[in-house]
Amino acid sequence: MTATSDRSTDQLPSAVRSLASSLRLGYRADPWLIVVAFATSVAAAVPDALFALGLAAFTDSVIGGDGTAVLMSALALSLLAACGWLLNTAAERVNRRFADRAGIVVESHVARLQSEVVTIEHHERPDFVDRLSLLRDHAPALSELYQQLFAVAGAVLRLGLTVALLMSVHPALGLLGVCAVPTVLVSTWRAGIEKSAEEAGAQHDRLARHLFVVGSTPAAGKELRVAGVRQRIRADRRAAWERRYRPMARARWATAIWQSASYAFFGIAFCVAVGFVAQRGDSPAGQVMLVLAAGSRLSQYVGQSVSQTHFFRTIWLDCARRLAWLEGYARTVEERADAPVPERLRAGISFENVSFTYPGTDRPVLKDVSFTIPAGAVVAVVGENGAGKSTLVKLLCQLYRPTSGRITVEGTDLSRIPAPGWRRRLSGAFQDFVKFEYPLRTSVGLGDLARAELPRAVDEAVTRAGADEVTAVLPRGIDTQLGATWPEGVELSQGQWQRVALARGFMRRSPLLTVLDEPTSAMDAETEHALFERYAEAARASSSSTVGGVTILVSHRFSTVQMADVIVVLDGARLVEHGSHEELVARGGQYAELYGIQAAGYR
Ligand SMILES: Nc1ncnc2c1ncn2[C@@H]1O[C@H](COP(=O)(O)OP(=O)(O)OP(=O)(O)O)[C@@H](O)[C@H]1O
Repeated sequence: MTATSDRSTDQLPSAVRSLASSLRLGYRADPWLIVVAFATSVAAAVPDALFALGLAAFTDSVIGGDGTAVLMSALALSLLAACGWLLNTAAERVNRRFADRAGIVVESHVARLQSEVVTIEHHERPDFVDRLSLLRDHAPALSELYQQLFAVAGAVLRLGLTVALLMSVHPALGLLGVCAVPTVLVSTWRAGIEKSAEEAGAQHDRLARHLFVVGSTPAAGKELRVAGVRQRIRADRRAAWERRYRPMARARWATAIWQSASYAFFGIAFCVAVGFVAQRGDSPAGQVMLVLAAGSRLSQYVGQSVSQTHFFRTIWLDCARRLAWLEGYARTVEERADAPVPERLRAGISFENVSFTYPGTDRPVLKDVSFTIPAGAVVAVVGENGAGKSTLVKLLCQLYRPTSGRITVEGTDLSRIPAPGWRRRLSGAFQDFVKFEYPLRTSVGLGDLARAELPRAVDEAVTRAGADEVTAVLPRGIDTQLGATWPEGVELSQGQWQRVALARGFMRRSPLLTVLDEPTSAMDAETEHALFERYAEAARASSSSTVGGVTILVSHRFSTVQMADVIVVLDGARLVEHGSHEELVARGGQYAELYGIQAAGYR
């Protein structure tokens, strides 16, 4: 993996590169349909633009009194109208069909990119989260990008044809097209300004949405009512919403003046053009009609091109650029790992002067941490809130890489071991676990997809996590649907959910590393102690004879911690001491002091 905070990944890619990449994706979704969608969208613009020519011919033939010519030009006009309607309808249908087809491909592509990035920086770093939130919001409709892009191409072609028709009357009339340029330029400039205002307010938008979820979901309902903060949350949400929309509204109003001025300029130029052709003595009436029809449509086409371009730029082009950024970002954090995942541990895992600072921040969370976890050992990590315990676990799971120093597994730098392969040999449970609302058996089986369908494997994991106490009281036992909002679904208590998560973490057989990052915080101390005692015994018994897997346990309860072979004490980002419970108590340092306080509390 390369360093994920590389500044080159922070810029959005160019519009052309991004559109090329989106078009490639659309082409892969359905090569035939994307071509037909493009062709019909562009072709639909032609009859529309040529209508002014038909009108000119019709006018000349009526004034000339030529009956056949009148009939022919009337026929041509109806043919153009019919073709225009037919092509527009076909374009709309084909585009819709293509959008259906491409929608699922594009949405899965976005989801896959986000989930396959081997690190989790893009889920945690505020600027990356802001960047991705727009993409995620529009992901279900992202396939509209193609329809909008083709609509822009059609509008531009219509505009070009109309300018060409005007120039066929007199080359100077081409200037009318030039007079339309400021409207396009101003619109593009406006789109950019609005986008910047939107981006600058993305954090407020996220806060407003977060507060909406907090204020409207059952989970938070209890606490909000008891604390009496419902109104405050509503007010904060409103304030966040205003902080987001006010700068955007200001930007819209400030730039609208320039947009109106550019349209007024074009209107004057149009009147001058009509007057110029009409006052020429030699102009046939048809030519005046052509300028009137094409010129008046020119302003409409300019308007359409401008609004299509504006709409396309503010939403869809922006999404395309974010998508291309995500693709590039996923590539930069791709594996450059060349070492195999060890079959078993003998030398163990070592931290060698590991320091870590979260990307986008400047305060080190771990400083110069060095210690060794012998093969087969159970290691407990203790320290106050924010000491860096979970961060240490994240580094071991390759969710982040050390900023300096290295972690070695059997002497090999962990960054050289491919993350997916390494993670297949990990198991464990976290304090912020997922509540998968499936039947309990499935929710546990997700811990090892290869063995999820083996009833014995799931039953064993359930027993090891003590979740059999949960299944015993459920109406359909292990097959009970979890989650109260589903038919026959049952809501579990927090502690029961934790046991399910723990069982999921125990699904893997012979892991090299098991991480237990406060997965039992919702259980009482005695239950946690009994559970880990049983777990540690089983882990030691199997690890010495098989793979030498190690266990990392994070807990604030010293009654649990003391059973570990090695205890690592973190304080202020530094490792202050490590050793067995007996060694640390005998040393009389920080661990001994904290242990003494908790033990006295229990007594
Ligand atoms: N994604 C992140 N971005 C920036 N800083 C973070 C991030 N996650 C954690 N931190 C910071 O890193 C420090 C260590 O966090 P960590 O979660 O590792 O602590 P911990 O010891 O596990 O705490 P606790 O006992 O409360 O779970 C904290 O100061 C926290 O604010």
